Amino acid sequence: MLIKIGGSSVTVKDQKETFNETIVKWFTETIADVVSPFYRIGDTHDCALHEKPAVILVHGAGSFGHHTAKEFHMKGYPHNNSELNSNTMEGLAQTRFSVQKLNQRIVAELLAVGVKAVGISPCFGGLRNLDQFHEHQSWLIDIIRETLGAGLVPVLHGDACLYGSSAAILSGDTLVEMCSSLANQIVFLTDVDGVFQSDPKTNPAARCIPSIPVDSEGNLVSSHVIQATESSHSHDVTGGLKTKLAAAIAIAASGRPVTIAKSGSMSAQQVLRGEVGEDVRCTRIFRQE
Ligand SMILES: Nc1ncnc2c1ncn2[C@@H]1O[C@H](COP(=O)(O)OP(=O)(O)OP(=O)(O)O)[C@@H](O)[C@H]1O
Ligand SMILES: C=C(C)CCOP(=O)(O)O
Repeated sequence: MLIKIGGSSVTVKDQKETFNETIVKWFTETIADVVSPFYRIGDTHDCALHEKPAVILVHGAGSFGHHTAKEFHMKGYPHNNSELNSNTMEGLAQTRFSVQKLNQRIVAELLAVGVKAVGISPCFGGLRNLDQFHEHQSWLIDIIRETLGAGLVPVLHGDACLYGSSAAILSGDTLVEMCSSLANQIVFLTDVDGVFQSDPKTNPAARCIPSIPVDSEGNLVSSHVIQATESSHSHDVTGGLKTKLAAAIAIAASGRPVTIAKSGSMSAQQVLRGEVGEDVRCTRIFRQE
């Protein structure tokens, strides 16, 4: 199972470098509960792997990363910083430093609840330059596969990356798309219940859409009209729900179902436990055969 928890959940997005203790506690305890014992401290290696899943974790940056990226005018992939100047590489370094603080903190909380988590920064790790995206994608996938094989839970994050001779921000949402071939279930956790007809924060009348069928080309099969806008958070540089939905549709079109649910909710817990009741409030995006 590949799970991305958004920066809107694990941080207070409008307060620079502010951690959301409550949601991180909920998340780490839920992961400890759902993950295979193979990945838990003190459990033996002969536990049946198939009873509970292996998990790959990705987190967004929220107020660790986006604020700094914005200060340095860094753009989200696939746009790069065309106006490369002496500040751009400082922006890359400072943004990376900020998001790694969050990664360290999440890894620490996972270890504290007994999950053998290891932080992996995708850029300069497996992925060195965004313009060689496809070449490095398989390298990144190999690193994740080896980590899982060793009984460790990889914890990746959206990152600041070289992009040709310049730099750009790789969203955790795009990263999920890059790694999705490793998983048969993909879950995005964010700060709203799922995909709504339009942004529920600006349109309280908007309804949550329970299922979004797509075809193998990524076209919506139903007649839903979805206004997925850029993030409602003013500091976001990677496109908010628009980026997430594009990634989710591309993954679903390849035959892997995607669920979007709200961090901290009972529904999200049910999704992560693999429960599929009528009462589960979320959006499921899947390929209609
Ligand atoms: N049609 C829509 N349905 C649901 N949310 C929407 C929609 N349009 C815009 N949004 C906004 O998208 C936000 C979620 O996107 P955002 O990028 O902030 O999520 P995240 O992945 O949790 O955070 P991050 O990008 O920092 O990792 C919601 O808070 C909501 O306000
Ligand atoms: C701003 C940085 C470093 C990463 C952005 O990732 P996202 O929050 O998943 O979009």
